[in-house]
Amino acid sequence: MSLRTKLMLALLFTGLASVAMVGGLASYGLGKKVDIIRRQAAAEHFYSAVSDYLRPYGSWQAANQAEPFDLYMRRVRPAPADHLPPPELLRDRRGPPPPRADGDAPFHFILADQDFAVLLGAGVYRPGEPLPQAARRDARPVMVNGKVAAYISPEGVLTPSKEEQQYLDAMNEALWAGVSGAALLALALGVLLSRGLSRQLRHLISAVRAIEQGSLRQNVPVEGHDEVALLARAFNEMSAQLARSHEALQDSHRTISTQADQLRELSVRDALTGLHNRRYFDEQAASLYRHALRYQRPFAVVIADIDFFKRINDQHTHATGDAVLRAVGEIFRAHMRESDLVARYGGEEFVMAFPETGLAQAAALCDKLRELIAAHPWQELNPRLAVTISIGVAADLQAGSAEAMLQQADAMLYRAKQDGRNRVCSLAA
Ligand SMILES: Nc1nc2c(ncn2[C@@H]2O[C@H](COP(=O)(O)OP(=O)(O)OP(=O)(O)O)[C@@H](O)[C@H]2O)c(=O)[nH]1
Repeated sequence: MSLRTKLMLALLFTGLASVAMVGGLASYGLGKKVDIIRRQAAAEHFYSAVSDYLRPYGSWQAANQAEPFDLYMRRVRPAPADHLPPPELLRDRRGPPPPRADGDAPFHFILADQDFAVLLGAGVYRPGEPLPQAARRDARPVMVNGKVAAYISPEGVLTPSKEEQQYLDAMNEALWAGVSGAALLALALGVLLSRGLSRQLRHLISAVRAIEQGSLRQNVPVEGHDEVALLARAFNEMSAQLARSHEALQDSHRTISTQADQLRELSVRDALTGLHNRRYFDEQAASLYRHALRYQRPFAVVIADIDFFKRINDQHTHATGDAVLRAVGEIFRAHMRESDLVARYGGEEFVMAFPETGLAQAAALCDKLRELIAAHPWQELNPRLAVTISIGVAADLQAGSAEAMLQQADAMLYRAKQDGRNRVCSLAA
């Protein structure tokens, strides 16, 4: 059962119960009040009638002999039929009193003489029998010439008159109309309140789902100042805080990621020439070798070494040596394919790996590089500077590994140095 239905039912039941209680109490109290007023009026009526009846004679016996009480009443004090006890009760001509029936007994009075002997038993007591102590307590004395001539004791309940009953019925109808109206009002209020409440809760639920799916910045409408509004406001603040924290986290994650990339790049780069370093070359060359071996594709590795580099350093300063290293690296980089690999291997040594390149093709490319370096305008760096390189090339996949191929290329480099430098030597497969 939804919260809305529960709230509506609670309001409906509370409204109905309270209105029914108020209606019931009002109806009961009204009936009771009417009964008391009528009882007092009837008692007053009967008291004055008995007083008037006894006054000329002084006693019940004398008065009754002159004119029976019921005839007297009908003659001098006509009363609405339902206010007077039936004549047979007044006369007491019936036999023993009927058993007391609970419920709708008529309202009437018992009349007793000055000694509490019953004169009119009203169908409850027989004439002459002593009035019980309980009835004596409520008995009202009828005074004639300063003496108690009789006692009147109320008995039974008053049945409302037709008009009074209609009045009571109208009051009850009005009360029940009030109950029905209050029930409808409770229902309408329940619908209104629960609609507002469930609308706000629905907003919160869909915002929580959106956050769950990654949209952290949510803003639900805040209506009023109740607890749900407080909850909505706190939710909005929490959502904004969450979004801010997430953005800050993403920023720092981006910074860390960029710095990690930079560190990774730095760790595989040579600081002087900007080319990749030996560690990177070894990893990549091994991978290129495995690929070439598996698919039986041509693959060549190269070692290049600047000739008499020690002399360059010595004769033209270490800084000139550094500039030469940078320039040679730049020439290599500029004349490589994207797929080729070039790295500074250490000192004045450079290594290269050429995928999809056979020995002759690699040797030709190396010779071109050698020529480019020899022809480079080194005089711009230093008027007497001249730079050449020696290169060893290997392209035998049977060597067993990229490292082994590099050793073969190193052997070829050694031969190039031995043969007079500024040349390319290659190992035929
Ligand atoms: N300027 C400079 N010199 C370096 C660097 N790394 C190594 N060297 C120098 O390079 C020189 C290499 O000399 P050698 O190994 O004797 O070889 P070479 O003088 O080139 O002679 P060959 O290789 O036989 O032609 C050494 O003097 C090193 O100090 C560097 O980063 N910058």
